[in-house]
Amino acid sequence: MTDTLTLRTPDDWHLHLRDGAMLRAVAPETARHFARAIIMPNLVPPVVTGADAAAYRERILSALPEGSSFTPLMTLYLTEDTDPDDLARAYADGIITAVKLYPAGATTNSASGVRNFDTVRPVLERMAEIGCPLCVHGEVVDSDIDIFDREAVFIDRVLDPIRRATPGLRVVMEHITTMQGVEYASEGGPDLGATITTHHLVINRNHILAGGIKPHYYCLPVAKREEHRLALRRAATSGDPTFFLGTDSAPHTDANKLLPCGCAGCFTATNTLSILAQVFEEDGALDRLESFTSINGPKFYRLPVNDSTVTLIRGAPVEYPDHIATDDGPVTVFDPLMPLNWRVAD
Ligand SMILES: NC(=O)N[C@@H](CC(=O)O)C(=O)O
Ligand SMILES: [Zn+2]
Ligand SMILES: [Zn+2]
Repeated sequence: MTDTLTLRTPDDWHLHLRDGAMLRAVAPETARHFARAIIMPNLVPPVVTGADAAAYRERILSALPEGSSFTPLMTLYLTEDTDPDDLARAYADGIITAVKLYPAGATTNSASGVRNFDTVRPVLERMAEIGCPLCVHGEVVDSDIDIFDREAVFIDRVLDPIRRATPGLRVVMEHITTMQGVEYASEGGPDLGATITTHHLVINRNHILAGGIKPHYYCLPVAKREEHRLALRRAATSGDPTFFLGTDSAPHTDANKLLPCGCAGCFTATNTLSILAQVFEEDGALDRLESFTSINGPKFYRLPVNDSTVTLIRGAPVEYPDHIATDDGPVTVFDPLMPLNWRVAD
């Protein structure tokens, strides 16, 4: 049995770092194991201009531990008022790496998202021209659509029409949670990618709802039936370059999770690599872990893979803290409900 595994240093293609005290607490958790991450722009207020992204980038860099070489890859939050020239300038200057589309009301801090997809058509056309990827939170929010069907309906009603209307637009389906998502992404050709989170490889909807409600397993898109989790596992472990890691590590304080109307999000930055190694080992796919964490993402984003490496070592189960402390209160670390035998070497 393999006891050590050396990978090119992973990148996280979907990450929430927040701001202020939360940013200072969570940035080191990702910077410890990852070289780069696509930073989500859903702050309050959101990151909507090139200047906002440049300023947020500086705040992230200041929150990193001394000597860290972690690179935040910034995104803009697409609104119905996004200025295509500002976007194109920020992309050309290397300030942003992608643009994020949130349907209004779909998830945490998405009130300024897009309501009418026709209004953003000129922006999407410009993005197709310059090659700037669009990261998509793929859920419809119509109240007549069941929350477990939001992703599949989004693909049919919104995503596929946008892609047909905007040839050449490079799209990442963020945090896919369904077999429909897997199928659509895998048939989409080289301009379509999909991120998969750590937690959606581990939990299904029973983990949230059976035996009492478990707010720490509640995130959006909400985890689906077991058959969907298994489809995600097959996709992630397949080596197919369409699929890459985006943890969607989304910290909220326990006070904000444990409410009658609690926030959506799982915080996985701390133990993601150990969990993924366990998952890939269970599926006999350790040799494809590096494709998922370190190769397929840069390939899609047309960035070089990292030269540095991390080593995972198999041994006695690793202990991770239950919580990390922030000046706003504790944040619960995702509990994968299984022993983790792979630790990341110092
Ligand atoms: N994933 C989540 O459940 N929450 C994210 C938002 C998102 O990625 O949709 C957050 O910002 O908290
Ligand atoms: Zn999202
Ligand atoms: Zn997210």
